[in-house]
Amino acid sequence: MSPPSPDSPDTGTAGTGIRNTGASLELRGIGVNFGGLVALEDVSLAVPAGSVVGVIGPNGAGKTTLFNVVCGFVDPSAGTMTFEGAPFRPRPHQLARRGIVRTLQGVGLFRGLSVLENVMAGATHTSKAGFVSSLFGLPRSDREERRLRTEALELLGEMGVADQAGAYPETLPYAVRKRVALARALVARPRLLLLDEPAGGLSAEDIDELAALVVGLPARENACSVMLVEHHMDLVMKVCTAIVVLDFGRVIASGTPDEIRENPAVTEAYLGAEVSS
Ligand SMILES: Nc1ncnc2c1ncn2[C@@H]1O[C@H](COP(=O)(O)OP(=O)(O)OP(=O)(O)O)[C@@H](O)[C@H]1O
Repeated sequence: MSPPSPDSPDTGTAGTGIRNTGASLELRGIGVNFGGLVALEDVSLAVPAGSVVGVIGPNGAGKTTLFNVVCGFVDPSAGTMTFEGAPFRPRPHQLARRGIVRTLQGVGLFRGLSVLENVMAGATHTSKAGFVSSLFGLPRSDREERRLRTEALELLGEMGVADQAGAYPETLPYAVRKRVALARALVARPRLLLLDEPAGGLSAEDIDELAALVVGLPARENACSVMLVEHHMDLVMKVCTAIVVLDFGRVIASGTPDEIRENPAVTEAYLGAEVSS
């Protein structure tokens, strides 16, 4: 399979059973400087429709900075981005409306709202009346709220945590809260989902279960492509159709999980990081 550069946007989904739906994101020549520090330099990558693309690299490689560029938290000093073929200048508060949703490191659920209410709160831009309106007692359509409630419950079922709908997040194990956070992201029906270290704090068994959920995302009825920034190689190797490796802010390798596993430059980057840490 071709590496996920913008010049080779086909992830080879033919014959894999993965729908070629969801959205495509392309980054070309992205650069970010923090004062004199070059955090990203000439980074190009693509997240083709129907793919799960992992961004990995040793500590300080630039993964979070890249994630923040795509979310609009960091303005690049160089380069261009397109989303679904059109120029893309991300603004954090407009991402969901554009069809992009991100999850946070940790879980970021609202205390004091039930699991179901937390998931419903993720759908403000798809809900005509707005769940937020209802929280503040503003007029809303009962039908709209019923639709949203049904959809949120279905998603909690898909994530295997529907039995916790009435519980409060702070009373639940971390792994369950992570699944609720994923349901909340999906209720917004993203076409591109940005996952920021979703495996952080999970056990090996939890990571296996998370992998099964992530791998299925491009094949759902509301399919989405996924860009995944992650340290846990287990998860990355299991779920990604393509992987991009950063080191010192540059792309040092890209390809399939097998190609990345066997790439000496990648091993060297990680070994170097271990030796120097
Ligand atoms: N706001 C900032 N101001 C100054 N330097 C920054 C800022 N954010 C990141 N950096 C620097 O940019 C480089 C890339 O950092 P980044 O957090 O993107 O790496 P990372 O790959 O996500 O690392 P980790 O795996 O440790 O989270 C590092 O040298 C970091 O110290």
